[in-house]
Amino acid sequence: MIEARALARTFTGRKGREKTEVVAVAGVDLSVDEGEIVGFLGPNGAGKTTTLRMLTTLLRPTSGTATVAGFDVARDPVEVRQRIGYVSQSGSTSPEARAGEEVVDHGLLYGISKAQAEARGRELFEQLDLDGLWERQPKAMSGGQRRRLDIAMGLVHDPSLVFLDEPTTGLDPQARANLWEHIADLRDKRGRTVFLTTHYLDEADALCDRILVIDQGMIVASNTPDALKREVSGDLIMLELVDPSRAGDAAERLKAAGSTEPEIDGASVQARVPGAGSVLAGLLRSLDSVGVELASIDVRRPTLDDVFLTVTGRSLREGA
Ligand SMILES: Nc1ncnc2c1ncn2[C@@H]1O[C@H](COP(=O)(O)OP(=O)(O)OP(=O)(O)O)[C@@H](O)[C@H]1O
Repeated sequence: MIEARALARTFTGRKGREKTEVVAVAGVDLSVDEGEIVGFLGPNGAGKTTTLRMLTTLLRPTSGTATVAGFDVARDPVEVRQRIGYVSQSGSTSPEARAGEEVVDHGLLYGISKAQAEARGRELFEQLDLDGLWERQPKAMSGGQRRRLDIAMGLVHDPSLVFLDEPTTGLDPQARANLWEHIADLRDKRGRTVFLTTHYLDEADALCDRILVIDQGMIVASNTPDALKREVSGDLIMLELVDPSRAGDAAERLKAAGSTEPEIDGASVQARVPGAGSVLAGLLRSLDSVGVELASIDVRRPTLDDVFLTVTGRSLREGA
């Protein structure tokens, strides 16, 4: 559904007399299959929006190619636009217009008839829990309702692929979870493909079939959330010792069990192992055999934030 090869964009500006160049996207390769929900993650300024704007034909690539819904973004932008929906970060509703009117107007913009737009719009209102809000002004809607209205506008011409730029930013947890269900329905009930950017790791984890991580304009990781967590980080084993002077011995035992270099902080010793399940019993026996007593042991499965930290060197939360 999406194929990008070495897609790049440089912005040229001026600083006084000097010409400056910002490489926003340095060369992105990505592919998205039909019926997938793919999450596009990255720290601030990593190049997410610029990539999205190139894929939706709003911005011309400096170099590289991208095919979206079967058409080249640079050669056939009109064909691409007919087949995609784009829901931007800021939303596109005007606060004064009536919600239904907005959706119909949007359909007209895409060249479908008024009758078609109205029929599709009413169907989408029902599917997106916007029943009874056709005549309502967006300014009198809740944040979650407004985001769902934005999505209705992005879907009115029945695109097979939808781009959502940070769809749940600013919503409360309940409205976010509700929107996740609607986004999952696009795939499950309608077979649509969804490409979304997000700053929320829990969102990517809960919703996405696959995650792409972009950093400094390059894709640095791409896989299912579970595989990323397995591949990149490993499980964290946290030992709390009764006697802090035995921390060195505990670290040795951890390393012998195949861990990364252990971190020692007083009586706490922690390190990562590829799969805690298969080493834990042996580790406990080996600690016991050298007389290292434990006050507690804790094992934490890797989170997407650990993945992010490993591949970008930063926590996504720091930048969000
Ligand atoms: N029109 C422009 N002119 C000059 N530089 C730009 C322009 N648009 C983006 N950039 C720069 O390109 C880089 C990538 O920006 P982009 O908006 O794609 O990042 P992002 O990953 O979407 O960030 P955020 O998470 O903050 O939205 C940044 O350094 C940004 O300052």
